[in-house]
Amino acid sequence: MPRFAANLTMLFTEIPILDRFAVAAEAGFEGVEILFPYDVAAPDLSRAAIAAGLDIVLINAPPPNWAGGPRGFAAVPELQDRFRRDFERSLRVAQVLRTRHIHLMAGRAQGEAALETFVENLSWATKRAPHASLTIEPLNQVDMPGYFLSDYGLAIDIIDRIAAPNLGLQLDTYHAQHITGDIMACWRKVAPLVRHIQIAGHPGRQEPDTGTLDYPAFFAELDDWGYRGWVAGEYNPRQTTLKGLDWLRRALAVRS
Ligand SMILES: O=C(O)C(O)C(=O)CO
Ligand SMILES: [Mg+2]
Repeated sequence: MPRFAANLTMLFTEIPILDRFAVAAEAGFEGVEILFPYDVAAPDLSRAAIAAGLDIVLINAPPPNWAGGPRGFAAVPELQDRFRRDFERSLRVAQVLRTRHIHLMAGRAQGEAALETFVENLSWATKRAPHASLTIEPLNQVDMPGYFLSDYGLAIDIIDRIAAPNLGLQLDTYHAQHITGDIMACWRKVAPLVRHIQIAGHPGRQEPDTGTLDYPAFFAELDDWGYRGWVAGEYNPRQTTLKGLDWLRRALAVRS
């Protein structure tokens, strides 16, 4: 059974960010991810994580705007400087938080120039931070219209083309089901490239045990493949986060 992390940008939002760590640990999570940890002082986040005994396993590179702002710039030709500046900032924050994975968001863009910019920026980043694990994540076009990366074949081609050991795939089962219609087949196609997994119910993006996806079977499949990475709950809780954690309790019971 994989190790589970809570996405503190979407879970436990009933309470202040620095209080979410202890509650997540108490609920059974062993790690957390924070999409845009740029509004709170990094040392405060780090202290809260250490006090709760949790790893901060993933952050996104800026922009620090979850509420409808741009979703990254890595594939936006005219914003190459901005991407690189923001990446430097994420490295500084990741160092304080001791975070292993940094998700580099492509942003809204299209066409050949966007592809070449994405490849150039990602190659640059892999060399700039050989110690970091960098990820790219296909997002579906309904939730993220105009986002450059919403195709798994393209993600595989880009990762193969750059061929850097520190660049891999972030598999979000909600987006993957939306994009491919078959999460299990998608996982089998991309498994060797996956560095980090995020889960939610589909459709609806609520608790993993809502919707149509069979998570006990998916977790068993991860075990069969020897997946050793994290699985993060990244969803919108229906009520309070704690009331919707049966999926985690069941998974942890199978593990023990
Ligand atoms: O939306 C998602 O699934 C993400 O994981 C993200 O990084 C921000 O959009
Ligand atoms: Mg995701």
